[in-house]
Amino acid sequence: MATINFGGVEENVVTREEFPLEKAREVLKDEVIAVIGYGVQGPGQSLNMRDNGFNVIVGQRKGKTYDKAVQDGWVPGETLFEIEEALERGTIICFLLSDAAQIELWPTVKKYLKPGKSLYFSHGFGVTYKEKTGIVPPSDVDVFLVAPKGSGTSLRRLFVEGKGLNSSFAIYQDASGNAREKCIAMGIGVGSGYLFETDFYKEVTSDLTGERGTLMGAIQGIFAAQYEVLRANGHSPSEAFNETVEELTQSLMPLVAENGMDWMYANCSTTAQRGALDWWKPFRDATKPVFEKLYNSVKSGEQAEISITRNSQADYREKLEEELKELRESEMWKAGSAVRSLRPERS
Ligand SMILES: NC(=O)C1=CN([C@@H]2O[C@H](COP(=O)(O)OP(=O)(O)OC[C@H]3O[C@@H](n4cnc5c(N)ncnc54)[C@H](O)[C@@H]3O)[C@@H](O)[C@H]2O)C=CC1
Ligand SMILES: CC(=O)[C@](C)(O)C(=O)O
Ligand SMILES: [Mg+2]
Ligand SMILES: [Mg+2]
Repeated sequence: MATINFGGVEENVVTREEFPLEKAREVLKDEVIAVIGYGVQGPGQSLNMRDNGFNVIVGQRKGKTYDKAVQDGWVPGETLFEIEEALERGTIICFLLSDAAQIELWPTVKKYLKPGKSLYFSHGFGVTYKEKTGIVPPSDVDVFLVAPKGSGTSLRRLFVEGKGLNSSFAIYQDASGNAREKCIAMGIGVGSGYLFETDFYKEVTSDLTGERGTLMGAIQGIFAAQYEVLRANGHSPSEAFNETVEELTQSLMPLVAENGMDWMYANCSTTAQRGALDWWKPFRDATKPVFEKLYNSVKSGEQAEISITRNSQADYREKLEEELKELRESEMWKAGSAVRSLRPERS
């Protein structure tokens, strides 16, 4: 493993150089990898593994997603099965249902976890919150996770472009003595770039914080706040949207991604730099209490509880869709849709 210094702290990272694809194929050559669930991570991971030359099958209940799997080239009766049949055939069971749905399917999955098989997750959720989920794996199977740090959609897109997404990995239970090798091999197989080691608890608490915070929740909150202030002061929707979102995603964030915040700042005017350097700290100070509240709510299990309760209701998809529609139909995102349509490459 490579030891890399992250801002003064040394951490171990697995690289593709030390664990090349050929090695991953060798480690998993006798395994049948059964991807259970074909939502967002399922397609990304299974297609990448298939293209990487692994022995992969998909288990999905009949319906729209099953049809999507057929469209993606999975063949019923050969590489695509009903969930129980895939569980029976698989030796590495990739439990890629939504975290809430895993609770309902767990008793079925457990039945097929014969000694020597492996149980694979992409989130530390199920076993960390075992009091709430009931997910307690038998002691004679390997249990590990590879959590791509991004949407399954980007995992696939980047793979197709010849790039990779970083993932974290963790071993929860090593019954065979080979859990670590298998886990890393899976990480390489699903198309990860670098693999960062963590444990199930740290993965789930950081992930739940991140998606509720700067990755998804906080970013929408801060966009909405600025947009509302601009609108209240007489700016047009397009001006408010451009100055809140479009410039960030189209121009500035790609620069941050490439070379960091200071470099993005350095490529803006000195007027902008002066202002941004003066204002970032007040924003940090104003939001930090909210992040602390969020982290505590994750740590106490409250966020897991909410996620389980809400996403287990019969109409959870419709409810989520209703709220997404509300966002989509807010003035800000309607303005966004119009602004996007005016991008030179789209018009
Ligand atoms: N969405 C993403 O990009 C990411 C997800 N993860 C993790 O990956 C895992 C899978 O998440 P997603 O792909 O988002 O899941 P998802 O919400 O897209 O659901 C996956 C599949 O579960 C099936 N399903 C739902 N309820 C079911 C039930 N009761 N019985 C049988 N099948 C059912 C759906 O048909 C769907 O095909 C989760 O642990 C999640 O936290 C990790 C990183 C990113
Ligand atoms: C995409 C990802 O990593 C998230 C935001 O944590 C998730 O989809 O759960
Ligand atoms: Mg995540
Ligand atoms: Mg997540």
